[in-house]
Amino acid sequence: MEIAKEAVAGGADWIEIGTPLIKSEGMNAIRTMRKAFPDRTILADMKTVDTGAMEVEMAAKAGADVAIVLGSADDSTILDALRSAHKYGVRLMADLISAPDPVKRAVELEALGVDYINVHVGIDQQMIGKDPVSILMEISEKVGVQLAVAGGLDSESAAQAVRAGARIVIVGGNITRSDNVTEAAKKIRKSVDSPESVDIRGRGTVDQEIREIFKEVSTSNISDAMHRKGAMKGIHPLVRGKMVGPAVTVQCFPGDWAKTVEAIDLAKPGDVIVIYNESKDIACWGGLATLSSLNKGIAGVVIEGAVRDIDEVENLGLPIYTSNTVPNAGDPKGFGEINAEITCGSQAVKPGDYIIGDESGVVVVPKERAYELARRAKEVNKEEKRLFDEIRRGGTLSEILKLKKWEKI
Ligand SMILES: O=C([C@H](O)CO)[C@H](O)[C@H](O)COP(=O)(O)O
Repeated sequence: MEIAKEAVAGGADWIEIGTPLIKSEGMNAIRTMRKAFPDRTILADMKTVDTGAMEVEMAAKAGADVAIVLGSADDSTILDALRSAHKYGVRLMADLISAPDPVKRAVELEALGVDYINVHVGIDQQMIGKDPVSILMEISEKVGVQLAVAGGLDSESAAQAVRAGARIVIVGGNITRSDNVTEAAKKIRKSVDSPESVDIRGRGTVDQEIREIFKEVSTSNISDAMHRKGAMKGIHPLVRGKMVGPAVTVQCFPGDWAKTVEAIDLAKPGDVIVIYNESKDIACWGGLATLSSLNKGIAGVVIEGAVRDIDEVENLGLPIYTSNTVPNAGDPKGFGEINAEITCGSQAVKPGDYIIGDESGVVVVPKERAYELARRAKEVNKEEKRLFDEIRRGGTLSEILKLKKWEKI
């Protein structure tokens, strides 16, 4: 309710009751919003896939102005939902989320007579890099029905969507998870009203985007996004500093520091060297290796094993995370492997996996899911910012999360 009030203050015309809220609170979510916002259009995201008439009737009777049916539902469901919408005086929006051929389906849905078509890329799909604007561009050339758009929109993509023909811009997380909802809504409103004045920045490479996001979020956010996996055990910050980069892995043996130092020459600027050395009592890393790493632009080092020359490495400032410190080192004997799959801090690490370190410790993100997990960590981060804001206003965490209600029974 509070978020809705603040979004309306920022210029939102419609209020969408999202599917998760409907699943949590049922039609009462619609009733409550209707009562609180008599002059706003209430959109019920029912995502109806069957019994179209019954679900539209439920939403209409609870006070919705527009009900959403899945575009991929059978034509019989869409048609009966439409009959019900006409009977109860509400409008029907068909949502193209997960439609196998959204352009073809949009043409069919228009012919069936829906009031709006929503070009929608779902939250999980956004996490793997899909966006709705390119599909919208194609669809707006083929249909005349009013188009809505949804799926991770921010002020830039909202402007692009309006330029591409969207008449209704549905924004979720970038308003509801903002720490200043009214300002976030105002920014979107401005882009929607004057889309031509918005500068559209090009996206960088996927690797740049991943690094940028991992620099912004914390290892705790990442671990949450990984459903509590990924955290190294027994590895702590020695020289503090945020560290992000793909792994160069080193397997070496007690009393032998040859491979750890050779790895510095193989690593590229921005890489993180991740070392497993069985011995916690003989150092495989020290001041000279640290200075060499700085010369090569390496982002940081993780060592399950021991580091020495602590005064020097602290002064040099390269982020180092380790399990132990000792004064003694071994010799360069040359056993071990560089860029083989290793285990470090009880986590499997492959060359190229993303390694992120901060004050809380180190997490390993498998390279094949790096983009998705970066995006999911960003969502966790947004959610936490929102919770911080709510706690600052005077609530407690358990009150805000309704912890008791959601405990497992
Ligand atoms: O419909 C939505 C989603 O499927 C969950 O119900 C969202 O409301 C819609 O995607 C807009 O939210 P964002 O993608 O966070 O902008």
